Amino acid sequence: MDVIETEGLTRRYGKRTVVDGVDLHVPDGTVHALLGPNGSGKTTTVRMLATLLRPTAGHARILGHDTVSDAHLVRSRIGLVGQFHAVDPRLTGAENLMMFARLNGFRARDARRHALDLLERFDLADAADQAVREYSGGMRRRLDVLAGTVVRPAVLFLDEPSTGLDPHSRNEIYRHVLDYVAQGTAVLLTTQYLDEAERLADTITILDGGRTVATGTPSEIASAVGTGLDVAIAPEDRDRVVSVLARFGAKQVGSAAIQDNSVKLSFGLDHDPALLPILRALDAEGIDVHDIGRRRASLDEAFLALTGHPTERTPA
Ligand SMILES: Nc1ncnc2c1ncn2[C@@H]1O[C@H](COP(=O)(O)OP(=O)(O)OP(=O)(O)O)[C@@H](O)[C@H]1O
Repeated sequence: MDVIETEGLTRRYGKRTVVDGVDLHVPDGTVHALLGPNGSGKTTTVRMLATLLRPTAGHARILGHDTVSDAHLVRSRIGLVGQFHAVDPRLTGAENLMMFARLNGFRARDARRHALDLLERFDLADAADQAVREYSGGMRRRLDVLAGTVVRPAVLFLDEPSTGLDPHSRNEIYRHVLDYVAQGTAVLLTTQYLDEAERLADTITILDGGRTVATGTPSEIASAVGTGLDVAIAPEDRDRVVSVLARFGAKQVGSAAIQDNSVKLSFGLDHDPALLPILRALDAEGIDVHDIGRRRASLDEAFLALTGHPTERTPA
């Protein structure tokens, strides 16, 4: 069963359409990533799915319930971790989580035990009785994720869960998310980081300017887009090779030094290139090609071809 379903989901602000006819189908117990550059409509989509914003057109259903007419039913089954902190900086970590536990129906004593358990699991036990304003950014974000998931929700929305985080905090969040998924939670997360989408998500929707430009598993998206081309040349020929390949619609997506004073330039194309005309054009420029080969496009190359923007990588 699809636990998240949208048809033509659309949001306009005045004359501007910021989410434009998005169709999503996320099956039970899977992770779906909305991947896109800043301003592509990811947060607006999540806010509509989480009942915080009404669609201008189209529909969204969560666990079969309409997000507008059955908003209260949807709210009782979802967890939401937004981009901004939901926790109170004046309270301690334990007090914050106890408050969220009480709001979710825990009795006072059980709430404290549950809060301490969660803090322990997230490597925050030592900071349980410290005011949150003294937490580092990574600790606060981890606490935020715990606050949004005090009770395991059937469907969890995570809006850029790891933007700006150190690798330790990021890994703790991934572990927690995957733990809930193993117990049956479906997750929709937004991210600007392709490696995060690849690592966590079963399926991905790439948004650009509010529109879906691709959807599927990472390998389906990559193979739908076309081909990559690697060309090994002498380093001093680099600029000329890039300009010759541009005539064939190839965009440079990477470069790596290889042995024998060669550099390997990687290109992405939205079609399968014929090698012979490319070799002839390079030869006509007097460029000595050490090696040339086609390979399947990577998800990075697909993203670049589809959106015109390079992808972000999670900071190491
Ligand atoms: N309340 C609003 N009024 C007018 N425009 C808005 C409003 N909220 C969002 N927008 C615009 O809608 C577009 C999409 O915004 P949204 O926050 O959904 O993008 P995003 O992909 O989540 O980006 P980010 O990664 O920066 O959060 C942006 O251009 C934004 O300026």
